[in-house]
Amino acid sequence: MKTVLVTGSNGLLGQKITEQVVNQGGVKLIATAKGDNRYPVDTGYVYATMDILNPKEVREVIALYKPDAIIHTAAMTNVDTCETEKELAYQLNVEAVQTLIEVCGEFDIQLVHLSTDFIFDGANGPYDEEAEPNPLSYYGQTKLEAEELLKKSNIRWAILRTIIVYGIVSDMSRSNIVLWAKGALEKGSPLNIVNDQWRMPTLAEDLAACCLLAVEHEAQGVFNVSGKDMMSISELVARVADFWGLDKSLINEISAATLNQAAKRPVRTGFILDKAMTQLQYQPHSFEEGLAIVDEQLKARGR
Ligand SMILES: NC(=O)C1=CN([C@@H]2O[C@H](COP(=O)(O)OP(=O)(O)OC[C@H]3O[C@@H](n4cnc5c(N)ncnc54)[C@H](O)[C@@H]3O)[C@@H](O)[C@H]2O)C=CC1
Repeated sequence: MKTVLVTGSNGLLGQKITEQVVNQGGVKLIATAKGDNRYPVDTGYVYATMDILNPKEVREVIALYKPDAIIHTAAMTNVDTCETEKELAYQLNVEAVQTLIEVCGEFDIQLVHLSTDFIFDGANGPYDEEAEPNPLSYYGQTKLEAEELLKKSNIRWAILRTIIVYGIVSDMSRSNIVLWAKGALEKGSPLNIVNDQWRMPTLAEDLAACCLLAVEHEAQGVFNVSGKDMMSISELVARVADFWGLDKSLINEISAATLNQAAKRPVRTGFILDKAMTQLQYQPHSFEEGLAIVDEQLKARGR
């Protein structure tokens, strides 16, 4: 059985990977995060503290467990914060990847790295894996720079690019557009939502499963791993409203140009998924199937 170490295990993707291993087994998991473990179950895997900005700690933890693969989910993921805190964004999204590359090289570990549709300018999505990147934001720039570090390294690497990830984590501490929109519409709050940006939202469970498939198949190269339905952000919120029978008249469609966001966003991203589907047996759910999975989990938590 392979040993897999996950970074950022308190995040949305990190928790979903932990959940899948706890429920289904298949690998020996070392979950790592900065500070205390926030996953509520403490059996079925090992937890270790690992701050990805501390190269000494990173090396010590990896040397102790000598995993076959590392799934690197930790990052600065808030696109606007990356724009205003560039130094920290660079340390987390670029320098920490260099540290991992060095340690993976030393112990011959496969590195599965998470990247983003924001490496593209959104002029002509959906994109395949060979499309030319042109990031509009500092977040996109840092994630692209990390991809370039992997590509020029001598280690075994896979880059999984993804788009708007949604799902629920155990302590509900991390929100996302689906939960946020559902919560606001349930309270009867009017929402201003952009209607001129298009995405393919990704169920966190699908992405977590694909990360584990990338380890199982010893994937090498770049893979697009998103949901399969393209929609505008306003359509996404309208579909959330339809699914839970909420009042769509609260949705006020606006243009992105009217928002005062620190980071510029691409207009139309989206991915062509054939490579991950054929080479990794990636099988994404439809958006409504994904919402049904979220709904089941909310009900199981009495919400
Ligand atoms: N969530 C999304 O919509 C998208 C995510 N991605 C990428 O997918 C990956 C996973 O994203 P999510 O799980 O959704 O993000 P998340 O923000 O839920 O999780 C990231 C985790 O990294 C942790 N972290 C931050 N600094 C750390 C440090 N110094 N040491 C250890 N951990 C640290 C955070 O505490 C957080 O738990 C990221 O690489 C992100 O860039 C790409 C496109 C869209």
